[in-house]
Amino acid sequence: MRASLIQIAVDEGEPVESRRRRAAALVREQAGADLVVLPELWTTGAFAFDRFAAEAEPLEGPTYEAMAKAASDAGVWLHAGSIPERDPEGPLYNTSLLFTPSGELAAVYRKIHRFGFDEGEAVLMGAGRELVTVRLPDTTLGLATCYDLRFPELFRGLVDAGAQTLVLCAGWPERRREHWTLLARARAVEDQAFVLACGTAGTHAGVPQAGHSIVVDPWGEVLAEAGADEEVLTVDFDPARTGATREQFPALKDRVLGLDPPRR
Ligand SMILES: O=C(O)CCC(=O)C(=O)O
Repeated sequence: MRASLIQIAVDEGEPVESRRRRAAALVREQAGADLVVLPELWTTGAFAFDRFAAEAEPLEGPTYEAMAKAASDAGVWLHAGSIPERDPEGPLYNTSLLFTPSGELAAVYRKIHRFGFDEGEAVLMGAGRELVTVRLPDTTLGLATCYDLRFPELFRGLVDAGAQTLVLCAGWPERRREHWTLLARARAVEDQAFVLACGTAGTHAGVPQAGHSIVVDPWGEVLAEAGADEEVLTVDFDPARTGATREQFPALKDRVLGLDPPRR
């Protein structure tokens, strides 16, 4: 499989509509890839809290339209990153969209772990509750977003639901770049799965972004890693390696669940 991670720069100076056009053009340039991935909240920026409400879109809003078309023009599976979604009957959500190569919506994932410790996203957006996996011709994807990366139980839930390739969209800050790389590799090793993690470049809301989108194999080896600036990271990988790794080193079979709590 060929995957292209579009590590787009999110800078305040660029209007959302211009970035949306650029993202669509970058997706079209990836014709020939099997899967293309965009980052988290790339229209507004993950830390532009004051813009979430103003830039929020209904699920089938302008980003949906542009990305559905770009996916079908390029003929690729497209994880279109996430948008600030305005649910007519509820709060805002940090919602990822995944399209088929003919531009149909294949999956919607609402971020489960909201970042901010009672501020920012944690209070401005609602929390998703549902694990999402998507069957592609050669692998099953498990979807996650940014801060989710710190919660291994979510990824175990995805593995239990059949995920073989874990796809994470993010707007991870430069200040915690070491955590990003370490946790992406940890999730790959413990879940014996490919991890495709796509972040943003640039600086918005005064928060320099880490970039360094990364693809890790089920043995924890880094197959490809981007730099800090806008870049398309393209990698070829054999999705069958997930099954082979799980068979040759069957640690997932040794899980012990439902342990007794300490007596005192
Ligand atoms: O966990 C972190 O360090 C970053 C998380 C984050 O920036 C987010 O979820 O938007």
